[in-house]
Amino acid sequence: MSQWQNQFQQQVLVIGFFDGLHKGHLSVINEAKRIARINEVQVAVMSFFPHPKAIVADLPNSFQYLMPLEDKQAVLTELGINTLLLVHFDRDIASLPSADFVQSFLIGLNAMHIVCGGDFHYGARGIGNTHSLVKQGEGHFQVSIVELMEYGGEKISSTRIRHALAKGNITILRKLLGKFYSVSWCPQNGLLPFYSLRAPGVYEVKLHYKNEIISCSAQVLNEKEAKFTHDFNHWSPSIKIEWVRSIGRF
Ligand SMILES: Cc1cc2nc3c(=O)[nH]c(=O)nc-3n(C[C@H](O)[C@H](O)[C@H](O)COP(=O)(O)O)c2cc1C
Ligand SMILES: Nc1ncnc2c1ncn2[C@@H]1O[C@H](COP(=O)(O)OP(=O)(O)OP(=O)(O)O)[C@@H](O)[C@H]1O
Repeated sequence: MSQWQNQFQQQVLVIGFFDGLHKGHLSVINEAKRIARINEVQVAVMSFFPHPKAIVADLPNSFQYLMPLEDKQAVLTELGINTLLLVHFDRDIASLPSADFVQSFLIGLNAMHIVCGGDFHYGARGIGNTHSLVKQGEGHFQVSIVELMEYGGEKISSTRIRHALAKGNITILRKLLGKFYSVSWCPQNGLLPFYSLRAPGVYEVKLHYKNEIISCSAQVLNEKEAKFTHDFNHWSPSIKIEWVRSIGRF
């Protein structure tokens, strides 16, 4: 921390796990970019790993992630984010009082403006909220709170996307993510770590490999086995699969 604390120019900071980088996350990031442009400073994203809920619930190995860190990093880069500050989330961090987190992680890292959604929480027992953030940052940084983006009268969230995936509800995923959900799949071993798989069933998919995009169907049996109507076994070590729509269950 002390190394980083001396290193940063003033910056706009967004904080959160950002699993899947759904439409709600993008509205927070876009607002941060807008503020950064006006102030001629850079945007940094502060994220955590593993997921705070996995540590607090003591389920480090069974948490269902939507994307691995490498994908998150790649999407953030595409979005023009200059810095990803990745905090290793463990029990010590989980028990850090909210005011201490603000002091060392936000003020200490020279944040001039924090952008978050209305439901943002931080600090021990997740007690810190947008009101305390404004108070604890007084004289140091400003806070902008972005209106929560909804779809169908319900907040868009990573949790909702995980639930939709578990039910095989494909159509709604595109509305929440703004794009098809995609995973990396290895012909020999199945789903790569830190992705989630759709419920067993038959799906229309798009396979991406090098510059080719092949539409076919996939019969998903479990995380290790799926039968595709296109033979891509010679494509290794892994390919990207976009899930387009559900064709049926079995
Ligand atoms: C310093 C710190 C301590 C935290 N401690 C807890 C905790 O004890 N219990 C909990 O459920 N979440 C805890 N969290 C997680 C937050 O409640 C929240 O999930 C996380 O900051 C990500 O924000 P987001 O859910 O809005 O993305 C902590 C977060 C931070 C930054
Ligand atoms: N629908 C939304 N509209 C606007 N901001 C959002 C939305 N969802 C999350 N955010 C904001 O994005 C940041 C990161 O949130 P976070 O990673 O907790 O997303 P989440 O989808 O709520 O996750 P989870 O469902 O796992 O709790 C926070 O500032 C949060 O308030």
